[in-house]
Amino acid sequence: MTTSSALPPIVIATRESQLALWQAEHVQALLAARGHSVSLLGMTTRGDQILDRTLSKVGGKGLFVKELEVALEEGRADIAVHSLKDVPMELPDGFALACIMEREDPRDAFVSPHHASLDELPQGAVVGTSSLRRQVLLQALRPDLKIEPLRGNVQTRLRKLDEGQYAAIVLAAAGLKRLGLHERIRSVFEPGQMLPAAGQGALGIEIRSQRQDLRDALAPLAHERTWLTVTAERAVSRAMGGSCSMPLAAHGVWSGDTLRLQAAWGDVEGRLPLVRAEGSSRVATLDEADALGLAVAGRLRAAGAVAAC
Ligand SMILES: NCc1[nH]cc(CCC(=O)O)c1CC(=O)O
Repeated sequence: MTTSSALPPIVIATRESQLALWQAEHVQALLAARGHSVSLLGMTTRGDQILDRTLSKVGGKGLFVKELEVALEEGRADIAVHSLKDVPMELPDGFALACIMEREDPRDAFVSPHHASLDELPQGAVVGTSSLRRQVLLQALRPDLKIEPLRGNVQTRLRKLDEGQYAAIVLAAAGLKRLGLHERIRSVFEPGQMLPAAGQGALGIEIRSQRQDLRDALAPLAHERTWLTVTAERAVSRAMGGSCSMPLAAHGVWSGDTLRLQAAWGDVEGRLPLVRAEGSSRVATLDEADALGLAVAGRLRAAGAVAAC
């Protein structure tokens, strides 16, 4: 038997937006602190290239992860760090989420140069977001607002705001905080007002399923509560066909050992009223989390929501 204290090096495939790089470097530092040598392989995805159309029109969430999966498949990289919100509900055969890390702030943030909160926006003000979820939840709060598309990475979106194209924009608080841009947040939306997307604020690490060595290396980075929470949230999305685009929110909050899961659904054309549902149960295993998510999705459908795809 050969003995070696050197752990095998790990290559992280990452998009090259500042947020993606921050996330990859965060994982790199945590693994390095455990004795791994870790390098980054930067790459551009179609989701980064196509900025003139909303994601829902060009193929949805998978656009941010496909190229990274090809790098894993070809052995050019070992792991890919994703914002879980961008990861499709079903991964292609041979890939797995090996680790879910502790969640940052899951809430949405209101960002505006001249207004402190949504309530202070003048009648008919233009708000930028390309998220169907944010669009329908914003219109439910303020039917007078004009919602205009806004794509691009976090810095691009802030620049477009600063250029005066919008009175305000809505972004994930997590991305702004990670980039040290929390001072741009004028107010945060409480989940009761604007329910977050499934997985928002959490990071997931993807591997080729057969890489047990990497599962072992990543295990210490996992955060069990986050994993349970986002499993329940993602089960709602999976059951509703949430890998294709529709306005869908799913958000879990703990009290003691009980997970309260709330969800909201809107139809793509915005014609039907928003459907809301929720459920609570004691959750200790991923299967129980998944079952809670499926139950809440069932209630959404019973209340009129329609699963797509
Ligand atoms: N769709 C892009 C995306 N994917 C993840 C985040 C933010 C960070 C996170 O949710 O972990 C963002 C930007 C945003 O929604 O403002």
